[in-house]
Amino acid sequence: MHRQSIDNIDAALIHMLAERFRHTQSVGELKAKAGLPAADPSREARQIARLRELAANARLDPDFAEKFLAFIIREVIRHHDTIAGRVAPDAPAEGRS
Ligand SMILES: C=C(O[C@@H]1C=C(C(=O)O)C=C[C@H]1O)C(=O)O
Repeated sequence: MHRQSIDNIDAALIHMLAERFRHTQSVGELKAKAGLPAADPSREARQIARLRELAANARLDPDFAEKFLAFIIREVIRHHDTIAGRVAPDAPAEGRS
């Protein structure tokens, strides 16, 4: 019973992430065309503050919520750099082992 729900939730997470990445890809294309940088630190700061508060209200560890968002955003920025031709597709990021 619990495992069925966990599997359903995991599937929902995958679909939500896929949808999120579809939108961030579009943002990446707009940024590349406009010559804007991949990262937007002020937007990220607002997102972190918002998600930390949502997490606290939902009784989820806000530090975990922040780390989870940072993990996703790091991947989005890698995609944006790829779209802008700043890094080769699938090139290992510098400093990563
Ligand atoms: C998607 C964007 O680009 C980057 C990725 C973000 C994200 O994944 O939410 C947020 C800010 C940016 O650093 C954006 O600027 O909206």
